[in-house]
Amino acid sequence: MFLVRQLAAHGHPDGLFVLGRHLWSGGLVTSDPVAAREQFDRAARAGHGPARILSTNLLASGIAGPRNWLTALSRMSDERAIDPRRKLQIELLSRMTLNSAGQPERLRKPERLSDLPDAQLFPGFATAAECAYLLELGSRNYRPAEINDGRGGTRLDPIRNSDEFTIHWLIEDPVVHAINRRIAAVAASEADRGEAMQLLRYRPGQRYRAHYDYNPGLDNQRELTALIYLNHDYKGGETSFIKTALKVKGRKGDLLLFRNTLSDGSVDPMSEHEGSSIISGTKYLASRWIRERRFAP
Ligand SMILES: O=C(O)CCC(=O)C(=O)O
Ligand SMILES: [Fe+2]
Repeated sequence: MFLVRQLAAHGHPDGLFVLGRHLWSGGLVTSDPVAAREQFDRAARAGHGPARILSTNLLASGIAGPRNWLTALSRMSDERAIDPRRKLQIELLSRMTLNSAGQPERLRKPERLSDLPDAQLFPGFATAAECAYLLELGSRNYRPAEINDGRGGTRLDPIRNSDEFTIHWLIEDPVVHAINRRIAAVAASEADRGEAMQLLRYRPGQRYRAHYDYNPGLDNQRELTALIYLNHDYKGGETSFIKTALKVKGRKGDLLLFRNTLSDGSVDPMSEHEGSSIISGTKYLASRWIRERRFAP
C-alpha cells in the first residue's frame, strides 16, 4: 500500500487507479467509496482509460458523489475509442426517450396481478435489445448465488442453488443506470434506494426455494422486489407465491413488481415466494431489491 500511495501522491495514473480500487473495496484500507471516486476521477484526468469509464459511470449514476447525466453522456462519446461497449450503450440510450436527467418520459401501464401480495406486471418494460444487452453483460460472469445473512454479509445456502452476477456500482454503466431509474419510476421510489442490479441464471434443476425478500436482520428493509424476465424459452421456473395461487411466468422484457412489506413496515406474510425449479432450458432474470431508504453509497 505504501508504494501505491507514493505513486498516487505523484499523480501516477496507475497508482491513482489502484488506490481507488482499494479504497472502494476496503480490506487493506478502510472502504471509502467517496474517496475512491475522487481517485478514479484524478486517474481519469491523468488519462487512465479504465478509470475514465468508471468515473463516467459514477457521474451518470450519482453514486459516491455528484450526478451529472448530460456531462456523463458527452464523456461517453469520447470514450468510444477506449471501450467498444460505449457505442452500443449510446445507441440503446438514444432509443429510450429520457429527459435531460436520464428519467424516462413515458411509462408502461401495469396490470394488477394481486392485492395481497401487492403485485403488478409491466408487460414490455424492457425492449428485446435491452434484454440482449443485459444477457451479454452476464455471460461468462455467473457464479453461485448467495443469500443475505442479515448481519451485513452474504452466504451460500441450499435454499438458492442458482447463479448470479451482480452489476455492482462501478460497472453500473449508463444503460444499466437508465434501466434502474425506469424501475425506480414504475415503483414510485428513488433510484438510490435500489440494491445493485443482479442478473440471475437458472438451469435445469436450479431454483430459489420459498423465501421472503424481507429480512428481519435489516434495518433498511427490502420493501419492494423488481424482476425483469430476460427470456421465456424455458419450461418450469415460474415465480410462485406460496400462500396464494399467483404464479408468474413473464415474457421477455416483462417486469414483475411486488411489495414485501405492509403499510406499517412489517413483513407481508403473503409475499413469500419461490423461483420454481427449471424443467428444461435456461431462465434469465434481472432483479433489483428496493430498500426503504437510500442504499447506494
Ligand atoms: O426466480 C424467481 O422467479 C424469483 C427470484 C427471487 O425470488 C429473488 O431473486 O428474490
Ligand atoms: Fe425473492
